[in-house]
Amino acid sequence: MKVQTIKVEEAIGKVLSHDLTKVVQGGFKDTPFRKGYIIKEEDVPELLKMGKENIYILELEPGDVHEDEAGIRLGAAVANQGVRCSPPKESRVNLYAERDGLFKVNVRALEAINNLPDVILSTLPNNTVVKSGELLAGTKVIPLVTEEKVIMAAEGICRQAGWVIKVAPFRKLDVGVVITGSEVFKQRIRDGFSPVITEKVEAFGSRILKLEYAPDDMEVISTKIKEMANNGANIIFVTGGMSVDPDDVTPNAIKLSGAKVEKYGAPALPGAMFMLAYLDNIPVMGVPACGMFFKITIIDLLLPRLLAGEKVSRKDIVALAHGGLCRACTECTYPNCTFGKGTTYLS
Ligand SMILES: Nc1nc2c(c(=O)[nH]1)N[C@H]1C(S)=C(S)[C@@H](COP(=O)(O)OP(=O)(O)OC[C@H]3O[C@@H](n4cnc5c(N)ncnc54)[C@H](O)[C@@H]3O)O[C@H]1N2
Ligand code: MOO
Repeated sequence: MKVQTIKVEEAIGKVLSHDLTKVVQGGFKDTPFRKGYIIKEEDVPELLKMGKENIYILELEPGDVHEDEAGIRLGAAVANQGVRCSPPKESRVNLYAERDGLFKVNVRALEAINNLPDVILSTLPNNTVVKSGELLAGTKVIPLVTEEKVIMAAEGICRQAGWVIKVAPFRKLDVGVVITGSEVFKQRIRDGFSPVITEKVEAFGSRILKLEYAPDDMEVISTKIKEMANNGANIIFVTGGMSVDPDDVTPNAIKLSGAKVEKYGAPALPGAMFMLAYLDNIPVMGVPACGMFFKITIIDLLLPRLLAGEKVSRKDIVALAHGGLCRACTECTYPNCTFGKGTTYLS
């Protein structure tokens, strides 16, 4: 990269190497002509009016990339399905959601990109539920001119990773619910769980296919789980009976249904006594009573991922630990808080 002095009329399409200021009464005034600005035809009269007959411009050499072009290339490389890029502003390209869905970041690729010289990519946390039009990420280069090999390295990381950021759409699924607890089954107390599950499921455009009640009886609960699966449920919730009392039979009922347990016990509070199992490919979630007593729980961390089509694994549940502690604020600001915002599985 070289700096040259040229006549304003010859500067169209060239890159300013210094900020240009305007002399006004009382001092200098900022102008839009900042270092890095690419001069357009319509700028020439204004520059001449400012008394700038000659200006300093940057001469890009082979292998140099101007910051705006670098921003555009980075944005294009990291944006995958459901993501669109803004034009660059001082090299920064913003990435926006093109649809409602679950924001996914490939954290290893994100780190590899940020480990390159001159490049930054900053994102929302992985697994954030986003609306169409929401800002997801910003990327830019730090210097005014970057070596092309750095941009190519970033593009290489993206190609190799397959995707870096994307918005996975929510599928419209049929959800089966088995509410357990003899006290609820016998209608001694009013069911407080089904409104909570229904509201959380419907918020994503899915629906409750069937909702059934069961006493604290392992055989009955497991039969109902199997029936839900046979009736076409894509996801099954089983609520209550998840802890240590003799009548807490839900974990064993889930096992008895033939479902394979991915994990019992989750490092999320609220949500410790949660179980995730799969009956064939149907996720079966054993949800402890905290899922009803607290506004935001492990359900809010895992349901969006299941609805986005993820096969949530034991490792995904282990990874909830970091950031899995709800701060129980007097006024809940979820999702704008730390709950569920930890890292992904590293080891
Ligand atoms: N000794 C221990 N006690 C508890 C532990 C523990 O580790 N050791 N864990 C606690 C945690 S954490 C949670 S969370 C709860 C989990 O409770 P369960 O899922 O076993 O819930 P239940 O015992 O079935 O019910 C608790 C409570 O909530 C009422 N309930 C249940 N379902 C409904 C419903 N659909 N509608 C209305 N009310 C419902 C139920 O009647 C009980 O009063 O365990 C802690 N305890
Ligand atoms: O399963 Mo409980 O969540 O720790 O409240």
